[in-house]
Amino acid sequence: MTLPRLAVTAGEPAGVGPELIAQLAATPLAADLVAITDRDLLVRAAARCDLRITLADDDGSPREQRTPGSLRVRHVPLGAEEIPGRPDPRNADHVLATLTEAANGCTAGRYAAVVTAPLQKAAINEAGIRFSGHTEFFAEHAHANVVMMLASPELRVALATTHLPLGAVPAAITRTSLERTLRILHAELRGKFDIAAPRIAVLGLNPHAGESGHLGREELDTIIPLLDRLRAEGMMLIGPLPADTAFVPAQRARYDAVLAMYHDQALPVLKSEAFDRTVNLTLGLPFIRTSVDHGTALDLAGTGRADPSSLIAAANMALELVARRGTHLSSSPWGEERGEGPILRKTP
Ligand SMILES: NC(=O)c1ccc[n+]([C@@H]2O[C@H](COP(=O)([O-])OP(=O)(O)OC[C@H]3O[C@@H](n4cnc5c(N)ncnc54)[C@H](O)[C@@H]3O)[C@@H](O)[C@H]2O)c1
Ligand SMILES: N[C@H](C(=O)O)[C@H](O)COP(=O)(O)O
Repeated sequence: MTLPRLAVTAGEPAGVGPELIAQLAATPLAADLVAITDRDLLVRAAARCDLRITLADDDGSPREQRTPGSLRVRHVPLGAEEIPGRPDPRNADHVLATLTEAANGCTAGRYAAVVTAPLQKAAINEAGIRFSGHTEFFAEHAHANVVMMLASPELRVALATTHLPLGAVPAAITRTSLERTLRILHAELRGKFDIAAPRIAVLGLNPHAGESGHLGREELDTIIPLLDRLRAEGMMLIGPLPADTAFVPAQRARYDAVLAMYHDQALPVLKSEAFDRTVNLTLGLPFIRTSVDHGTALDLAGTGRADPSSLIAAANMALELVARRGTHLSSSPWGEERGEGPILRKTP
């Protein structure tokens, strides 16, 4: 059987991404890994991790086996040689070119999915290019409405707003934007995670979910009316829940995913309990994209000490989703560990 071709972008050249890709290549992952980055950058990164990897230019030919340590490369030259820990805006175009190649390649069917290593958003902005994240970049590239979701084996969290200054969050939460987000989340929990009737907990925006309007009105004016309308359609929506207690065990048992109103309302929960096992996914794209849950870790870049677990989890999640796409009956990646679905199997 031909191995699925996973595009893996290295992200910020001065961050830990290239080293993590070398470590990913060293694992026995059953995928044809195609690193989209600068070839020499990978060689230097592997040396920093004391790893031997074998690189071959990607010719797109099908592959049935991959020896651990071997990696195909789609060469995208750096603008300037990397100095670990010191991002250089001269590499902004390089980073964006890797993302564009990945998105185009997924759309054209050259890659089954893309897995992204972390990039430094500031370095791209410092090159004069407005950029807020992979999620927004891929959404714009695909002309799609998307939802950012981070998932560990124990918890799935989606975000109503992503990379926005906190002061801009309330205005960005409208009935229209929330409805769009909830519909994408609902559809993708069914399609990608095989949860037939997803139970979604929606967090309030304000402390204590607004305390009946005494601590903010967004719940009364926006969130509650929308949830009532979607419930009338049959969606199983819980909340708005106060964010401070939404993650206690008794609440967790009630839902399959949480929709948080903003980035730092829920991601600290996931990152503090499962930093090494959480995967970032973009829901709503016409292709599969997964990613690490951490950043460029500039303090570790060049040391070979960065933990590759999240990148390995992201690659495994991408492979499960690719398998799901070609499978009629399936279970959710990680859902089965929580006893939520049938074991992944192909229909006869
Ligand atoms: N997917 C992405 O592209 C992505 C995700 C998150 C953050 N970022 C970006 O990364 C940059 C740095 O962000 P930050 O400093 O807030 O967070 P960070 O995740 O880079 O670092 C936070 C802490 O976690 C540690 N850490 C991170 N990854 C680790 C790993 N694999 N193994 C061991 N320790 C690890 C770091 O050493 C640091 O102490 C920012 O530009 C941010 O926007 C990018
Ligand atoms: N919000 C993500 C996190 O905290 O892990 C991160 O910034 C990456 O986002 P993109 O995948 O959009 O780059």
